[in-house]
Amino acid sequence: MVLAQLSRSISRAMQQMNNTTVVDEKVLNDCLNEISRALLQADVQFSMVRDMQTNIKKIVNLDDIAAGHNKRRIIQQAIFNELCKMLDPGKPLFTPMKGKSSVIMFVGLQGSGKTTTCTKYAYYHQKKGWRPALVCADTFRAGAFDQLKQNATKAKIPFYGSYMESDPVKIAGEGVERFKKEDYDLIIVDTSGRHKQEAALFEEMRQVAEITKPDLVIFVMDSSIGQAAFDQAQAFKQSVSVGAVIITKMDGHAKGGGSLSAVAATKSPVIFIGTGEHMDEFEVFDVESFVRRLLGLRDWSGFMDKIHEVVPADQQPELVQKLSERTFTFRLMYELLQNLMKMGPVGQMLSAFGAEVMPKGQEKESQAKFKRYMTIMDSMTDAELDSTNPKLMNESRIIRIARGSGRTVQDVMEMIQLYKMFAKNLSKTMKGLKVPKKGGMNARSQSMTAQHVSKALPPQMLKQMGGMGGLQSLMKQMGSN
Ligand SMILES: Nc1nc2c(ncn2[C@@H]2O[C@H](COP(=O)(O)OP(=O)(O)OP(=O)(O)O)[C@@H](O)[C@H]2O)c(=O)[nH]1
Repeated sequence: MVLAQLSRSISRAMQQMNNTTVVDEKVLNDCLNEISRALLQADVQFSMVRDMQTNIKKIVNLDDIAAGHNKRRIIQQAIFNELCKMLDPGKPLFTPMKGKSSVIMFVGLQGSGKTTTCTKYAYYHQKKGWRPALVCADTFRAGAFDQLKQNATKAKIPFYGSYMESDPVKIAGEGVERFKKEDYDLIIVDTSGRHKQEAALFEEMRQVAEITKPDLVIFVMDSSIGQAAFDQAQAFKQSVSVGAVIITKMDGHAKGGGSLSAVAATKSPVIFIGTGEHMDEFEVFDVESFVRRLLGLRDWSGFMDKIHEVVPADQQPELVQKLSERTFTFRLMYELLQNLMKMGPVGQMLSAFGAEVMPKGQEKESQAKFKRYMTIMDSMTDAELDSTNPKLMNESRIIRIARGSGRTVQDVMEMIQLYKMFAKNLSKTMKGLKVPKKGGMNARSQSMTAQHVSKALPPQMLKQMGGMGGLQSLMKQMGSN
């Protein structure tokens, strides 16, 4: 996808700056010009790019940076902050609460992926223990109700709509009222797609908002819309109070920069991205992690989330224990790779590595690489597999393992590098997790630890462990070991 190109261009610009011996005004300007060019090519609005340049130059005053300070780091941080600012309008987002009915209304252009995204949003929350329900107020497109009905049925999510009634305002009002009575906590209203010139449809959208009184209006935008994104998003913002954005089709060939413009136009944050047609091809959008990837800085948070998703239920308590001990061994990495291999194509999961490391479309190569690493680990001794000290892997061990596995020393080094990155990221993820090795925990620290662990676990894993109660009793057992 072209977003990967944007990332490549930006990280190349940063790399060029890093390769210079002296960072002066010219080097800074070259770097900023290169980044600006990349952003413009990715459809980010000119005024936003210009503002970003101006702000960075204001912040990074090379003459004022005292000797001894790392100018490159200061520039990188300024670029990072500005890109984050572009994507994060800083406005607090409405957050629905479990157990209390919230109405979420979806609006967007025709074909932007609204109906699909409504179900994805409902399904995502259902997996996290919410009670979502769907209302189809799209009477404009024939087949919209059928589509929503089909998706909702597949995901076992209650829905409301009508083949007979042609007034979307009436359907929306009735649907919301019914699901409120039935205590659903996320009532999701799908509306007809429209174009900014369609005044009648905009009026209809306003009326649907009036009757359903949404707590949050989500603007759904196709990432391929490009420069037009700003105007379209603004037109919606002027008619209903858009509070969040979801960008769809990030898996395609979209330039993606339009998403930055939509954020600017609606002054609302991107909360999710759609990465495919299937129900679970939907990711929480994290600004810092997105920008980190754009800058070519490796991001691991998404990868860890995916790992949590693929560990089989029977191994989960053990994994929690291992994680809570904050030990990450080669053996544990072997188990994780084994689980990932069972999943089949790992491309989606690997996107969290960033396009540079595991490019899309090269899933086969990535899988082959994992297999190679596992063959290498097959030649390691038990002591090596159970060690948490990468320094143990000295030259002679590396040569022995390479020979034993029929792989090159370079392959073994790569595998060790992957291990180190895993271990580092895990220790970050698990920071603050205080499980005493010996003796018990008091009730308060048990519950706090369980809360911390539950955040790191995917919902279905938590469910299989018996929810928070099950997790707490597991933590109790661990504490008393
Ligand atoms: N590749 C990909 N396709 C998507 C994504 N989200 C939606 N689609 C596809 O986009 C097409 C349009 O999606 P819909 O959900 O029908 O769009 P809509 O906005 O409800 O359309 P209207 O009702 O006409 O406004 C469908 O073929 C979806 O499968 C995504 O994240 N990635």
